[in-house]
Amino acid sequence: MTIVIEQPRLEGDVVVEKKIQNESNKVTLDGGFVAPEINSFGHTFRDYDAESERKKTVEEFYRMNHIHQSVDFVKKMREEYGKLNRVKMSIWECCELLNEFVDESDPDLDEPQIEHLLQTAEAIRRDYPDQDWLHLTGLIHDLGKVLLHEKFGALPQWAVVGDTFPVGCAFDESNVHHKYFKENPDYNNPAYNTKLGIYSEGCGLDNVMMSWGHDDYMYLVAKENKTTLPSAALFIIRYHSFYPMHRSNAYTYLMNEEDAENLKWLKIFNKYDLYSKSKVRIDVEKVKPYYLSLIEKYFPSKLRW
Ligand SMILES: O[C@H]1[C@H](O)[C@@H](O)[C@H](O)[C@@H](O)[C@H]1O
Ligand SMILES: [Fe+2]
Ligand SMILES: [Fe+2]
Repeated sequence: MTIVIEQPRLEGDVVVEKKIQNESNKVTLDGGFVAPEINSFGHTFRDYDAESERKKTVEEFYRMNHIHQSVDFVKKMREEYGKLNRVKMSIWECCELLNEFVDESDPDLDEPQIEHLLQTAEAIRRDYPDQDWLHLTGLIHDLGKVLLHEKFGALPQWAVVGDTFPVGCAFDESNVHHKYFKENPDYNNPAYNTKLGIYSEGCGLDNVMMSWGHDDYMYLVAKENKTTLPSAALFIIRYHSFYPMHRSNAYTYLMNEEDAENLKWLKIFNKYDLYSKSKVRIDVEKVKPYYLSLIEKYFPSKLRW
């Protein structure tokens, strides 16, 4: 089988599109990363309809998520968690806290989250050895899942993980399990259920309220603790779960030019985030010193969470 995928190639600061063809059964990514065609459960990635052991849990997750993520809910969570007054800890300490959590929204992975962080970061590191900021972005992109921890009020999974989407405007059909939005209080609200809703054309994602979860929270933590990571890293952290936008090209009318620029990096990142999910474990102790050095370079030693 021949698989053709579009993959931006990095040349200095310029990103240009490049097509990769492969005669084997594998999808080869630009930097040499070989993306498996099937996940650990024998299905294609992000197949929400496949009869797998994960299917029921994942569907129930999205039912709850779509019912509860509303404008009012997001406003409340932004205000509450924006205070960053719960915990003081380092980035690495947070990675360790994620050891106990399995993401119920994910059809492709049932390993503890720390595995996923390291798998993502190490896959990027192999293909983009010089972009250390992107390695660190891989390591920290899902740290917002710490909201599941009791120190953070043990939020339910529907308020932490899963794909994200804008609230305050119509829910696009490309959202996974779209049908469950019918029970969302905003679904029949005329202020929120038109294409633009409370937004204006090209207003920029920065002005859009996304459903609340680990993306927006970690973005806040990184920004407020004055990370020196580039803006592309913050964009990746904030929108990596916005699959309707970066996979299905939905909601583009909300984006501005800067978003379009940053999106190129997010698309590169997404390949590693998604296709590195596997049962192959990384030796934490072996890679820890490298990541500690990156954390020191881009973050203060203790952060407010
Ligand atoms: O199930 C996954 C998981 O929760 C990821 O962390 C998130 O980024 C994805 O968008 C989501 O679909
Ligand atoms: Fe995520
Ligand atoms: Fe992830």
